[in-house]
Amino acid sequence: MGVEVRVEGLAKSFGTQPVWQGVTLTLPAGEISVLLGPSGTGKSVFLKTLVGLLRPDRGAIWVGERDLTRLRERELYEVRKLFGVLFQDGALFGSMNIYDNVAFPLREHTRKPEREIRGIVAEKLDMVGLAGAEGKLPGEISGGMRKRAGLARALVLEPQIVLFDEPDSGLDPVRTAYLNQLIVDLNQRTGATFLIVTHDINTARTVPDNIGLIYHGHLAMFGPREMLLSSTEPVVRQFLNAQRIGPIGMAEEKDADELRAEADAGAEPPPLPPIPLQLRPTDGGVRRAERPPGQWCAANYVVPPEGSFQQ
Ligand SMILES: Nc1ncnc2c1ncn2[C@@H]1O[C@H](COP(=O)(O)OP(=O)(O)OP(=O)(O)O)[C@@H](O)[C@H]1O
Repeated sequence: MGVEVRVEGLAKSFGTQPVWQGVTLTLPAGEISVLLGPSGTGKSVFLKTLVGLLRPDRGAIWVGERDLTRLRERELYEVRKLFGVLFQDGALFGSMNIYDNVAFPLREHTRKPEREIRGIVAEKLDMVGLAGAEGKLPGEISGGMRKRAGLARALVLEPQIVLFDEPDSGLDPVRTAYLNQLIVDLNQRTGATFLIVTHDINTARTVPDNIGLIYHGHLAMFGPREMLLSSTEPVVRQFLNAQRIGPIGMAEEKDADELRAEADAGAEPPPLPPIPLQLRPTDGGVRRAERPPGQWCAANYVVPPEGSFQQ
């Protein structure tokens, strides 16, 4: 089963350059959360901080009873084993075949005999649909296959938390749809806590249980999918609906002149699109954290956009 990750008042800067501050959120155990934000707002830095590759300036990251920010390097090494990370390009070793890439964490971090390793690698490659590709080098397979190989490697130590850094970058829409289905199926099968950084709005709208948005050095909003997809908060609304009208400009924030010109022209954001149903596991079963469609809206007296939650 996955574990809850509780982030409190996290801040990170490089030199005098702040990336974000005051980031507080909870990744519920076993649920899928998505983190969005304009380029350069520090989403990758957030993932690296969560897994202990970067030290925050302030704040706490609670994984169970332990605050990762206070651990010594040796303890951190242990806690890191709870995490599986899928880096943007799969981060495979180019000179190793897929089998050796996936086996690598097992050989590094465990004393399992090769016979057992073989069984685990075969199982994980099968889970991501790559059975038969063991002997191929990363350079000999497509980008989508490299992502899936990276995913098999991220899962090999049975992590309780899996972080995905733009798993869909560079994939065509059909491959992205397959990968999203694979992510939902793997979450169902493993029960691990997932956090996905993505720029793909369709992924953000259909895959997660929770959505967060980083903007302008802070977490603009984090909460249940329905809360963000029905939000009229200008930044959230603009970003989640990929619109030009709103406070976000080409270089992050629009300046006062741009906003005034927009207001003078009477530019209004279009109505919110319907909230789609969540992506279900392949077997059509109910997701681990699934709530009845519209439940959050009803409980919070929010009228969802017309046409929401239809097949
Ligand atoms: N090791 C580092 N040293 C100094 N600055 C860094 C370092 N890592 C990241 N940054 C800076 O931190 C900021 C956030 O970078 P990050 O890659 O996390 O953004 P992002 O939101 O993931 O962007 P994108 O969506 O384009 O991938 C950028 O300005 C980047 O240059």
